[in-house]
Amino acid sequence: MSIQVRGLTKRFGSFVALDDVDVTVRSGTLTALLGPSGGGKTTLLRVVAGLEQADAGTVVIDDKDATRVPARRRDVGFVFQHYAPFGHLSVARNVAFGLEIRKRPKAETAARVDELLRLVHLEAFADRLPSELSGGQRQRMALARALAVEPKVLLLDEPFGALDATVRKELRQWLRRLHDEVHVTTVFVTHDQAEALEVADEIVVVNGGRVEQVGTPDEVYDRPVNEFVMRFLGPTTSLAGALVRPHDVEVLAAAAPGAVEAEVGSLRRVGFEARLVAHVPGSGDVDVLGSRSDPALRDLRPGDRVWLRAVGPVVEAAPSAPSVDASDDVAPGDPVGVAASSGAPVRGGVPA
Ligand SMILES: Nc1ncnc2c1ncn2[C@@H]1O[C@H](COP(=O)(O)OP(=O)(O)OP(=O)(O)O)[C@@H](O)[C@H]1O
Repeated sequence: MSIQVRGLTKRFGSFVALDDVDVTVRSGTLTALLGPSGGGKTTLLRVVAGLEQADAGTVVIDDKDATRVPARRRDVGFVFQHYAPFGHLSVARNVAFGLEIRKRPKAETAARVDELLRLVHLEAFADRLPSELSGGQRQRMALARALAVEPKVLLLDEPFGALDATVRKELRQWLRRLHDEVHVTTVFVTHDQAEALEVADEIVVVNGGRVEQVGTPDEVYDRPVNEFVMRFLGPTTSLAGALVRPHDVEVLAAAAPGAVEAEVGSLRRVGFEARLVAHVPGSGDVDVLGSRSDPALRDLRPGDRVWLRAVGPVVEAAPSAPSVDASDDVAPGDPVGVAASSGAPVRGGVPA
C-alpha cells in the first residue's frame, strides 16, 4: 500500500510548516522521516493520517485520493511517542479494543489478539494492566493495538522517543524484525540519524518544511545532495573548502595528486579509534578519524608533515550556511558509524 504526497503545503497562521512537499512511500517499505526538531516531520505524518488538513496538495493512499477522507476511514494505524493506553483494561483488552468497536466476532478477536501478542512478545503479559508493563513493553502493546485492525499503513511518531537509549536500541531492532514479518507499509518519525540508518529501507530527510533528500540509508549517507544532509547524517570536517567525513580523510606521508599539505596537531587514541587533528596552513584544522591500528596514523607526532586527501563523499561548503551538525544537534542516541561510536565525535579539535 503505497503513499503519495504531492505539493503538500501546511501553514499555522503565517508560519509555513510544510512547503510544497512531495514524497512517495513505496508499498511494504519501512520509511524514516528524519530531520531536526521543528522541521515538519510530525506535521507531515499527521496530514497523511488525516489528523491535520493541508492547505494545498494531495495525499494518495493505496492509489486512492485520501486528501478529503476523514482519519477514521483512512485505514491508518498510528502510534505516538507518549502512548496513552486504557489504564483499566488488560493488555489483551487494549489490543482487542479496535476489533471490539468494529464488532468483530469474539472468537476471531481472541485469535487475532493472541497472534498479535505473540508477534510483539507480550503473550505472557496478556492479563496485566498497562501500568504493570515497562515503557518498552507498553510501546510494543501500542504497536500491537495499531496493527490489530490491519491498517493499510502504520504511522509511528517517535514511538521509542521517550525511552532510554538501551531500550530504544532494542526496540528499533525489534521494529525492523517485526516489519520483516508483517510487511505493512510503515513510516516512522525520528530525529536520530543512527536510528534511521539502522532501521529504515528508505530515508526522507525533512528540514524547514521541505524534503532535502530521499534515498536508501546508503544513498543519503554516501551521496548527500547538499551540505545540510551531509552534516545531518554524520560528523563532518572541512578540507580544502569542502566538507568530508573525518573517516574519509586519507593520511599520506608524501605529496600526491589532490592531497593537501598539513601539520599534525595532535593524535589521541580513544578505544579502537585514532583521532588526528591536522592543521592546514591558511584553512584551519582538519579532523581525521581512523582505527588505532591504522599504520598511516600510528606513529605520527605533533609537528609531523602529512598530506590529506578526501576518499569519500565531498560536499561544497557554503561559508554562510547555517551549521546543523549531527554531532551537536542530533539526539542523544547513537552517533553514526565509526566516527562516533565512542559517543564523542571528533569535531573542531580533540575531545577532552
Ligand atoms: N498546531 C500548531 N500550531 C502552530 N504551529 C505548529 C503547530 N504544530 C506544529 N507547529 C509548528 O510547525 C513546525 C513543524 O512542527 P513539527 O511538529 O511537524 O516538527 P517536527 O519535525 O516533527 O519536530 P519534532 O521533532 O520537534 O517533533 C514547528 O515549528 C512547530 O512549532
